[in-house]
Amino acid sequence: MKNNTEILEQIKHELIVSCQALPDEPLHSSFIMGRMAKAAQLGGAKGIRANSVEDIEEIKNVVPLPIIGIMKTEYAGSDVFITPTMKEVQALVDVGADIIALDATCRIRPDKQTIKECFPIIREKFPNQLFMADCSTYEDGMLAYELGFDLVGTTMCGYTKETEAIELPHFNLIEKLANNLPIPIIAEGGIWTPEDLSRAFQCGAYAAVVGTAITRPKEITERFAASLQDWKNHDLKSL
Ligand SMILES: CC(=O)N[C@H](C=O)[C@@H](O)[C@H](O)[C@H](O)COP(=O)(O)O
Repeated sequence: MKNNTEILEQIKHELIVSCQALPDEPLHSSFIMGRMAKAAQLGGAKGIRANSVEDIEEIKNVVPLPIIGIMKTEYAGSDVFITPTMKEVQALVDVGADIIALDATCRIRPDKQTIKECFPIIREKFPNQLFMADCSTYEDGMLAYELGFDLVGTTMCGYTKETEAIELPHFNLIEKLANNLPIPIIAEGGIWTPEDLSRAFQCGAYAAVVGTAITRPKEITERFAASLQDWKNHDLKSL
């Protein structure tokens, strides 16, 4: 068993690849997520972010890298879906996620609590577990630090009503968090290119998570198809 300092050291200044496919996505399969994680490891990733107990169990069998575990669960009446309640936290502790990430926006959770109310209870129950706050704003990050989270990520920026118009990656947010918080800042969300990744680290990121650009072939294909469509609409017409 690695201790928390070793886990944080392993991901320092490194690439973490998110291997996720929800039931409505074409690659939904724990087996496939395990193979994705293997490919990511062989390609140089030093950590994996994964969703669900089944996927994490499979990935742990295939790669020895630290895992940021989440459980995406939708509950009626709340927009919070990344590890929203104690039930999901407990399941991720039980499966042995090295770091557990949870939505740390100020939105009301399914159990009607806010992050300010629920995190102290979670922290008290699991004092030695690493927790990452999936934040949408600088204020979310500040609060997460004050509440005792171990890492702050920019995961939810662009995915709340307040931030939906923001262009990703939000480098200014990464930089502001890195300049002002004494805990690791994880750049996550909308990192599409190796250049984006370098810039995230220049902004002070401790580590960065890349998902869609590496592990969602449907979205990757769509980018190529859109570029082809542009060519058809503009250049081809003028030939
Ligand atoms: C908002 C939300 O649900 N984000 C999820 C969080 O785990 C994943 O769907 C993203 O793929 C992940 O954050 C990585 O980001 P990107 O795929 O943009 O590289």
